[in-house]
Amino acid sequence: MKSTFATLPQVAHREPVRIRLRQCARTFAGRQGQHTALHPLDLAVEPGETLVLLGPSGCGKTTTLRIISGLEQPDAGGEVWFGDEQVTHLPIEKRDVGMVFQNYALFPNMNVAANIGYGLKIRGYSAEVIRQRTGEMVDMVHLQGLEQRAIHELSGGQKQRVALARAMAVQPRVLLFDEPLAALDAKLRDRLRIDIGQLLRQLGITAVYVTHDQAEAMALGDRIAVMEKGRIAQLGTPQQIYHQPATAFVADFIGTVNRFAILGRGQGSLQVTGGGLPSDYQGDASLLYCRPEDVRICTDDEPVAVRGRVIQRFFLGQSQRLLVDTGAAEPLQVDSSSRQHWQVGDAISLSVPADALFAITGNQTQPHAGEKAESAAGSST
Ligand SMILES: Nc1ncnc2c1ncn2[C@@H]1O[C@H](COP(=O)(O)OP(=O)(O)OP(=O)(O)O)[C@@H](O)[C@H]1O
Repeated sequence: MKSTFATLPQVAHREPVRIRLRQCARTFAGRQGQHTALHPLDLAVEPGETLVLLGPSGCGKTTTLRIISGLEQPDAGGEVWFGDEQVTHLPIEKRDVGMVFQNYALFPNMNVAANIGYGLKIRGYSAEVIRQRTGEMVDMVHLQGLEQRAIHELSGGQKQRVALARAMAVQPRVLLFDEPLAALDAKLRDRLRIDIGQLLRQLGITAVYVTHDQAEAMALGDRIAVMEKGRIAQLGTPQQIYHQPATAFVADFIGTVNRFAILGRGQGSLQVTGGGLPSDYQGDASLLYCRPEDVRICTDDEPVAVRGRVIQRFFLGQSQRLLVDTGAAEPLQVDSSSRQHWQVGDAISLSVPADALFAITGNQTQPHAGEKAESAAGSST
């Protein structure tokens, strides 16, 4: 992969490294006894890959990241490898990692340029290399003209750009991000998310990115590890995680799902709670799921239409989410174009294409009709 740093041979270009965790667990002693933050975890991040750790608060994302960085040690027996070097007992300053945190962690007494050049300075690079490299990083994160500003004179988004530039300036072996956008408002978060995505692709550095924001995870991750209670519930590409969730937890955490209980098959359709579905679904699970955007609003005379009534409507800008009472225990969630006029109380007919249905059986997703089993959810290795 092309490195943007090729113009500065003085700062060594590195081949991206593979990160590997072997049986990394972390137990904390608390007032109520031992608390397992992380169950023994095996995980590989491929060279140049961005792996996102995604999950709710307390699921062990930050602990995993801190074990990779050296800020935290795994329990005895756990190993951390960067390429073929075991780094388990190396302190953070010897691991050659760049970190970007939610709270920026910038040096308040130094200006923008000095913050960005700090890592190069303590590594003994010449003033000329530092000046050139800092300029390159300033361009990269779009901070031109702000080089001499004090940190307290910057906005949150600008501070995070400085933190990014500082982390990348020394071209570390590994880049680690801990909720870097969590403190920013929605618009800035979107903008920086795009910029970080472009930078990561451009640099080709192996990166691990912690977030609880699924949109961020989908946009940035080559793969996503969804974590639940100190374990990886599923590891896969954003597409696999979204379309073939391995567990009900993953399906619920990543977006919204509709659930259908299967009552039986008959008369060309699958009888489910709240209506019928096409009978060409091949699986034999007792629960089926589909995403709101896959439910089709149709005409009354279509044979497998599920009929219902709109009970709530949320306008979302680019689309609208309708909650439809079909007589089942839970309303069906349906996405519709935001230009369609729906009112609470309107009658509506819906259908779900067979290939939009998926089943979840235990820890393994059954691929929906027509899909190959091998494309189903992966597990951590
Ligand atoms: N130093 C510590 N001492 C005791 N318990 C800890 C410590 N650090 C983390 N924990 C506990 O370990 C569990 C996992 O914490 P961790 O910070 O990894 O979660 P997280 O997924 O990053 O959550 P969040 O999104 O809230 O940061 C939590 O229950 C947390 O309370």
